Amino acid sequence: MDKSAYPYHGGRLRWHSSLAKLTFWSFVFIGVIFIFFYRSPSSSSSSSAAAATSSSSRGGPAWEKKVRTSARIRSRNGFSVLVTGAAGFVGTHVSSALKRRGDGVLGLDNFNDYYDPTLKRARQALLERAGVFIVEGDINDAALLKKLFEVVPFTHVMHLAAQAGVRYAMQNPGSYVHSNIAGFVSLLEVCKEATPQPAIVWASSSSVYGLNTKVPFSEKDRTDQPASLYAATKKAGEEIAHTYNHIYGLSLTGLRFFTVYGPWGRPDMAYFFFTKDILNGKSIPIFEGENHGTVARDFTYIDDIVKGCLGALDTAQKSTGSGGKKKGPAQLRVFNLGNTSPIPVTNLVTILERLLKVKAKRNVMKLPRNGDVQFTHANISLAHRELGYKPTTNLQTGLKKFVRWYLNYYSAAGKKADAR
Ligand SMILES: O=C(O)[C@H]1O[C@H](OP(=O)(O)OP(=O)(O)OC[C@H]2O[C@@H](n3ccc(=O)[nH]c3=O)[C@H](O)[C@@H]2O)[C@H](O)[C@@H](O)[C@H]1O
Repeated sequence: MDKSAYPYHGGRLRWHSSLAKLTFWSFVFIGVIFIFFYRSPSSSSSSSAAAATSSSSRGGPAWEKKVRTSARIRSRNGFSVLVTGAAGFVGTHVSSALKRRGDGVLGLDNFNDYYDPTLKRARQALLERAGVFIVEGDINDAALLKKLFEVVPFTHVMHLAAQAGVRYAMQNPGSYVHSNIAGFVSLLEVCKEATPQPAIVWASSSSVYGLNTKVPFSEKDRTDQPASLYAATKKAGEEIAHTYNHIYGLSLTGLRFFTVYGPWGRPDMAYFFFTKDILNGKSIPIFEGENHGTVARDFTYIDDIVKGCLGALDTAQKSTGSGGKKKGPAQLRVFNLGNTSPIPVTNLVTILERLLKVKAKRNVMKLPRNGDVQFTHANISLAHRELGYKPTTNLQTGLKKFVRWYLNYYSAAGKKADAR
């Protein structure tokens, strides 16, 4: 091949190629520095740098228009709701239910990789089609939260962003403190300053009952014996809620969810990865208590939980403060949202076997001492009285809907279930 046919060769080529190399390596260097600062969560200077970078890239008239449009109320007496954790399991269902009835909804989610983020992206796509925009960001990013409240005077916040999972708390304790404590405080700080202050409904957990043995669990029972760090951070959330209610007049409602399951669920939860493993012929670890004691959960179907969340939003009174000042006492509530019908985990497996038409390889083992409790059972009379909460889906029916979704979702696009 005749090299002279190429316009750049000889001395010019060498000069150009060194300049190109220099430019290339400069970009690589800047890129590495950027990634280092952007990814590092531990240094406060780097996180504020990241916050500044991420917030500024989220500004601008087009972005603000998307935020406003998504949060626009389309029904009489509707709400404008900021839903944190909107790409999560409960967040997706609550967001679409609110949107369907004409409330304005803006989502916020950090799309972390605790479990397969492609599932979160699929939920995001679902919400986008319904007209819900999800801002990608962390609840610890105060600058971003402030910006959102500047653009939209939210009437309500549905706070569902959290580090979930009972057992994972032993592997990554910091992530629970970061999301469930620091993140919650960061959100409340911004809410308390907002004018008007929004009413806040947020996800607590059945796990706060911890080692409580009095059943069914009532909101009046003791919750000072958490069995996992996850439970301890949710319990801390309830105390933090009390403080912000007391000092700043924020209206706060905590919902103690009992093992929520259903379509678009969380792959780290037992019913979800049992399904995957049964289909793959893998053995599943089934926990049992001392002396072959039954391990059971008050499994609660997602549609029932959504109704409870909407009931909590609808009955939430206004916060009484504004601009960081309390003007009078405000509402402070906690409710159990369960099914009030505990089912042994072995029965859950039997139902799955029937629905999947595959026999599970059961590996029965002792309940590990890593945060699990043996039994949960919700007393829901308070939620029934105050929120009109009345669960209607039993485990058999709910799992049928889940399995239908699961088979459809993972076979449709040839997706692989990345369960944990
Ligand atoms: O109500 C809550 O507040 C929590 O509910 C959920 O926790 P759990 O009730 O523990 O659900 P999940 O892990 O699905 O285990 C279900 C059952 O299977 C048993 N289990 C579990 C794993 C296993 O390998 N084997 C097994 O038998 C296990 O012993 C248990 O009996 C949420 O994850 C949590 O984020 C929080 O929201």
